[in-house]
Amino acid sequence: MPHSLTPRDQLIVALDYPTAAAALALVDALDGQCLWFKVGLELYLAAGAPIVTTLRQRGFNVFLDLKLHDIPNTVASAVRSVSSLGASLLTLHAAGGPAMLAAAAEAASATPDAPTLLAVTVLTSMDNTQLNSIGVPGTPADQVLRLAHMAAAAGVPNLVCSSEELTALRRDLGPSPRLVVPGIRPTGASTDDQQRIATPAAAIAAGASMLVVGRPITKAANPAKAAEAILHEISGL
Ligand SMILES: O=c1ccn([C@@H]2O[C@H](COP(=O)(O)O)[C@@H](O)[C@H]2O)c(=O)[nH]1
Repeated sequence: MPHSLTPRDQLIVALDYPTAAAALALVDALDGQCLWFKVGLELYLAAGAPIVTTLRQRGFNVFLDLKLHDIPNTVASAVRSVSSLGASLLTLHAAGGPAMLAAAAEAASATPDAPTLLAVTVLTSMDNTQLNSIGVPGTPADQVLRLAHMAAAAGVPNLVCSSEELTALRRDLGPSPRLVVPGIRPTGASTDDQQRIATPAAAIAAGASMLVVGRPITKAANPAKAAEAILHEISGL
C-alpha cells in the first residue's frame, strides 16, 4: 500500500447533510470509529466555516471538498481564506488548468496551516457518454491521466479519481501521490448517481490512498455497522 495507512486513516465519511445538527448526529452515531469527515458544498453552504472548526475541536480530520474552479487569483485567495480553518485536505478542479493549479499551489505553500490540495480529475458520476457530451474526446481514463500529468506539473500531484484509473495512475506517477477515491460501493449497495464505482477492497487493492464513502454509510439503517463493515473489508489488504 503506497501510504502505509491504517484502515481508519483511509476511510473518509462524506457528511452530505443540510444542517450541522444532522451532520454531527451522524458523527456521534459512528461513536469514534471514523477519524476523517468530508465537508462538501451542501454542508459548507448551510453551516459555514464553524462546522469545520467544530469537527477539528472534536479531534477529527477534515476533508474540505469545495471543488474550487475559478480564475487563478480567485482560487489562490480562496486557498488563503480557508487555510485558518484547520482542514487537512482541500479540492480544486483540475479542469481549471495549469495557471489556476499553480496559483493555488503557490498560495498553499506560502500560507501557514494550508491544507493539502487535491486536484479533482473526472467526477466519478461521469461515464464515457457524459464526458464526450461536454466536448472531451476519449474515455474518462484518458482524461484522468491527461489531467493528472498536467496537475502534477503545475504543483498539485495529489488527486481525486475513480478506482478505474488507479492502476494507470500508479504506473505513471508511482506510490507518492495521495489518490483519494469516491464512488465506493460495498457489494450489493445502490449505485445512486455514481458511474465509475468499486468496492472498498477493490479500490484499496488497486492503489487508493483513501476512500470517500457517503450514502452507503449515511443512509444505512445502522451507520456504525456499515462503517465497521467497510473498515473490516479493507483491513489486512
Ligand atoms: O469525483 C467525485 C468527487 C467527489 N465526490 C464526492 O464524494 C462523495 C461521495 O458520496 P456517495 O454518497 O458515497 O456517492 C460526495 O460527497 C461527492 O460530492 C464524488 O462522489 N465524486
